Amino acid sequence: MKIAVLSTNPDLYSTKRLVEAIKQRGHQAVVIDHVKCFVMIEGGKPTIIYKGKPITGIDAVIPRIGTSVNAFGCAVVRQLELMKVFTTVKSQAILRSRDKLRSMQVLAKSGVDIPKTVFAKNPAQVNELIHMVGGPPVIIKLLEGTQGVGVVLAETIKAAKSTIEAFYGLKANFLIQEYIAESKGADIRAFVIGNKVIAAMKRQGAEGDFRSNLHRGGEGHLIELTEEEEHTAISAAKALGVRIAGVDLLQSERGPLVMEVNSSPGLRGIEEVSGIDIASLIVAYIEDKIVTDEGDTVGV
Ligand SMILES: Nc1ncnc2c1ncn2[C@@H]1O[C@H](COP(=O)(O)OP(=O)(O)OP(=O)(O)O)[C@@H](O)[C@H]1O
Ligand SMILES: [Mg+2]
Ligand SMILES: [Mg+2]
Repeated sequence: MKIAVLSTNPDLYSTKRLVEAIKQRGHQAVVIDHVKCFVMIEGGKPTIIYKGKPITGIDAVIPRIGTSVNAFGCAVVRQLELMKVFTTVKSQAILRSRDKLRSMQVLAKSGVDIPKTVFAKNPAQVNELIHMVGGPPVIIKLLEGTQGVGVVLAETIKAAKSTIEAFYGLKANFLIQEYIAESKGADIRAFVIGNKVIAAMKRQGAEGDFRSNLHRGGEGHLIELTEEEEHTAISAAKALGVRIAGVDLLQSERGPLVMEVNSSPGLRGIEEVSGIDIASLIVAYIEDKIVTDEGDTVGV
């Protein structure tokens, strides 16, 4: 097979590992920079032009789309879908999971537990919003943040109000969320492929930070999930239609709560702590699924 990794940077750890694994398993690997693609929209003949030539002969694609080029990256993935190329994640699923509001709605509808969350457009009701999620303290989150940037812990009504007003002033979309204090600055990243959790790590935030993101100085170590945590992670990935996913969970008094489902989960942290060749498992998943691709069935 010829398998493409959609990535803006061939030197990133995850991109390199995927290319290695594709070759090791006897396939041909190409890295396509989606930002440099031209999407040709023409009746009956979907085409992508890359480096001056139409892309042809690709059997499968592994999208690694950064948040900054999300809309365009997804247009490229959608075009590949129209060209009948197998993709590890559909464009719809990338968009759905990356929008924190939409994904919370879909997860809640599917019966996956999430922290209590509100979304509002009207700054007049700030007090009411804060109390609706049981705060303060409350978490205020930009809808499309990543790597922990755009997530604020407001410990008092005053802090929450001024943060909310600042975000409204910037016309940024955000949600207000119940703060799960019991998680003590830690979260769980479960790496899901298909119907299985391949590995999971607990990430503890740097001293003095409530955010556990590795990019913010957090540290990860391998853990064994409880049955309930495993079930929650798999259900969350399934609910959003993300077949290869990094599901972030908080351990709360009422059980595991899903914070988000990442459709381009990084491989470095999880491969390092687990010692598992996850890149190869992703390629093996493609080999297995390319025959029976069932499409995106989530519907919202
Ligand atoms: N409701 C919450 N209660 C307690 N801690 C939280 C809550 N929401 C987020 N956090 C902490 O903040 C971190 C960042 O939040 P979140 O994962 O939603 O943001 P992100 O910017 O999308 O990060 P990522 O890079 O994982 O996509 C979480 O990993 C967690 O440690
Ligand atoms: Mg995120
Ligand atoms: Mg996260």
